[in-house]
Amino acid sequence: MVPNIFSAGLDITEFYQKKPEETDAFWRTLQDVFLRLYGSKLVTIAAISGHSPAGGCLLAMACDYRVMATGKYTIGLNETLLGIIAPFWFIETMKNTIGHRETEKSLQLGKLYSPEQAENIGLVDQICPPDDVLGCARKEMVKWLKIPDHARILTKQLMRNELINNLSSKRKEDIYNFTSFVQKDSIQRSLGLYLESLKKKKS
Ligand SMILES: CCCCC/C=C\C/C=C\CCC/C=C/C(=O)SCCNC(=O)CCNC(=O)[C@H](O)C(C)(C)COP(=O)(O)OP(=O)(O)OC[C@H]1O[C@@H](n2cnc3c(N)ncnc32)[C@H](O)[C@@H]1OP(=O)(O)O
Repeated sequence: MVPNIFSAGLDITEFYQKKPEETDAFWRTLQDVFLRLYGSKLVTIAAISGHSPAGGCLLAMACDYRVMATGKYTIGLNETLLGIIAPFWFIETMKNTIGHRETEKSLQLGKLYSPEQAENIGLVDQICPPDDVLGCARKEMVKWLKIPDHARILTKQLMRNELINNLSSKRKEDIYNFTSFVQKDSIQRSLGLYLESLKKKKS
């Protein structure tokens, strides 16, 4: 685990000033990761040890349960703040997690929530002191593993198959949409400015 950061989201440099075939491949890989994690038969618990913006939030939401460290960390789908948009399967995953209305506000505002706020709206299930996040996740895992596996798996599939099938049937179209969107000059400019601002914040 990297202290303070669960995931900084997608590596923007993978779709900034890249060739279309490179962004296609990047997006295909992300679809694969999501479909495997969201569709996993295993019990998956995210131990969110720190910041978890955008793609990081998506990965956490793809799990069955989320434990987040307390502290000055944030989680959420902040895409609009970068001048980009969350694709339909990010949106659906968030709707399935926190409901339609909260998702609508959250996405348009590019909202990043504190751990307490995230727990209040159900974006995370539990908050724990940073040095106990893994411990809390392990304790929760024990509960989930006591459920008969076949019944839990079938239930999970019933809940998740609609989104999995929807994305699986639209993968090519989704890749096309991503690449044509991020390759626009205006979007590349926004991404460049955002990367600059991250570096400036650091110095
Ligand atoms: C109408 C048709 C529609 C079609 C729709 C189709 C597609 C939609 C289009 C696009 C969808 C894209 C979805 C994108 C999802 C994403 O995940 S984008 C990434 C979002 N992530 C962020 O905004 C987080 C940015 N990072 C931070 O805020 C901070 O780094 C931090 C995570 C809070 C940690 O802070 P700190 O510890 O201070 O770390 P540093 O700021 O020092 O960062 C270290 C270096 O890393 C660089 N960096 C950080 N995050 C990223 C990143 N995500 N990508 C690339 N680079 C990143 C940062 O610049 C530092 O670099 P140097 O060390 O200075 O080189």
